[in-house]
Amino acid sequence: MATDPWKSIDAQPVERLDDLFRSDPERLHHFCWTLGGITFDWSKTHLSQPLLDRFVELSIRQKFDEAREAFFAGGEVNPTEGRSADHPAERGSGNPEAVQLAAVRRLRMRAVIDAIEAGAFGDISGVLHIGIGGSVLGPELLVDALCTRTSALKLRFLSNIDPNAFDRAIEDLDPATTLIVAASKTFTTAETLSNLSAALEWLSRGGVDDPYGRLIAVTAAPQAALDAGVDESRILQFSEGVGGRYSLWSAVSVSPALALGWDSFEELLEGAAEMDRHFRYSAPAENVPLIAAFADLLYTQKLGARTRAVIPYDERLRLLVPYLQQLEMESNGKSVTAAGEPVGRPTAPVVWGGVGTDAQHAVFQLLHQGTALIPVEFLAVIRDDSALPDHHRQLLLNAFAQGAALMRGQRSDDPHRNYEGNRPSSTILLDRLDARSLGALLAFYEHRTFASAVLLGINPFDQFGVELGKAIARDLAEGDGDDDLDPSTRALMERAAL
Ligand SMILES: O=P(O)(O)OC[C@H]1O[C@](O)(CO)[C@@H](O)[C@@H]1O
Repeated sequence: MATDPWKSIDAQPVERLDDLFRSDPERLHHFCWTLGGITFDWSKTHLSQPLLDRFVELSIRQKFDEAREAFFAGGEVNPTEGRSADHPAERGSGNPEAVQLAAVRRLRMRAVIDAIEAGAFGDISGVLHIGIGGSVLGPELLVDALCTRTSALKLRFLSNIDPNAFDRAIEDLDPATTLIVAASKTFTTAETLSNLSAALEWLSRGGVDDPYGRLIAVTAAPQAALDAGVDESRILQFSEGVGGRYSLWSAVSVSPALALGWDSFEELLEGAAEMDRHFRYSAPAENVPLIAAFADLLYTQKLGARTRAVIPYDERLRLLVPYLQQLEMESNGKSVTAAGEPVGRPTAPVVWGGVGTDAQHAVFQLLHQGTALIPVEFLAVIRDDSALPDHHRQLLLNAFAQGAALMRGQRSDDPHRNYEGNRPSSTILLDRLDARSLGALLAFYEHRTFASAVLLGINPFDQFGVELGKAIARDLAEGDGDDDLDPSTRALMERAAL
């Protein structure tokens, strides 16, 4: 019988980072890659050539090649929901039928954008994009990362049911000239529907005679949008096979496409398609998303890491962390395999982070001297067109210094001043931040998440864990379910007079 590949990974010694560099003068060449203007430096992780070989064996055992091919070919890679995962088709990769359908729908999205720009929705000075989870995190990231301060259109995002969120989102919008975009894959999400109806009332109160005429709905469930009163001509549809957290490539990004311009949106898709080709056709030992997944599993499975820190040294990428939290934790935060068996090992780590240099002055103490092993991912952008080039230089120097310090450490006889070093980090260095590079970067993260799921044998495309809390909230809102309520929750309800 073939040996269990996890056992051979467990049996493989892990060398110190400085020893890895010493024993392999070509380490940088072996563990650092540049793809489409992005450098992925994994040399400061504990991956070694023998470990890489063991992980490649694991990928063979887990039938990674077949799973990847099924994914791109439109196979049923989401068995618990009986679906394919069609997000690559949104950027022209994979299953030809899905690619064609996505292209037709993209034409319609473009036509609606052209109509808005031609004034068919009246004068528009702002867009209120309503959605939650995958229906807002990606679009908001795109706008925050790519929109220059001079963009003519005011874009505001509203997700939370908190009334304070509503007030803040409309604060500087004019109801008479605001377009509402309601994005919801299911068009049943309570927060989105409540916020939508509040927004339509706000338009009415602001003197708009036909608020529904100022609404675009984006959904995979057009009938639900029709039932909610949206006119068919104002519905942009995307495929059921596109999961919410993978949907920013679809019409869910109609608001960013409006703000950034169509050419930028297409560049975003092209950047992602380039990463798709790399992921689909590269051999395991050169496949960057797959190797990143190997390193992730090295830390979670063998070395006991429970979290991973993501620290962009670029304010424009500050929303990457919440975006990745949904992508990675909703996808791979599972306890059973795709076949429903206990997975028997840790799955997704907690992803957390913040921007550099701010985070250095707040949480990095623990990264340098705390007791937890936390792999850190640094992101930075080389090109900067700001008016403060020296600030940018300082920013990059700080990013690089932190990675160096984590790895090198510093011996001191004073235990309080001793840095053990040997702490891992990866660095993603973008030549420039634009729609194309951001598309490639986000596709890299998607594929890395998928690769981890395949290696662990889990289904990354369902999310049943989010349902129970929603159901209890619904029951409580309807006055049902009180009998099943635990004493603590009952007391909280009473205290809040609910
Ligand atoms: O787009 P919808 O259907 O409104 O769902 C929003 C989000 O809610 C979730 O279903 C989680 O509750 C996410 O998976 C999804 O991105």
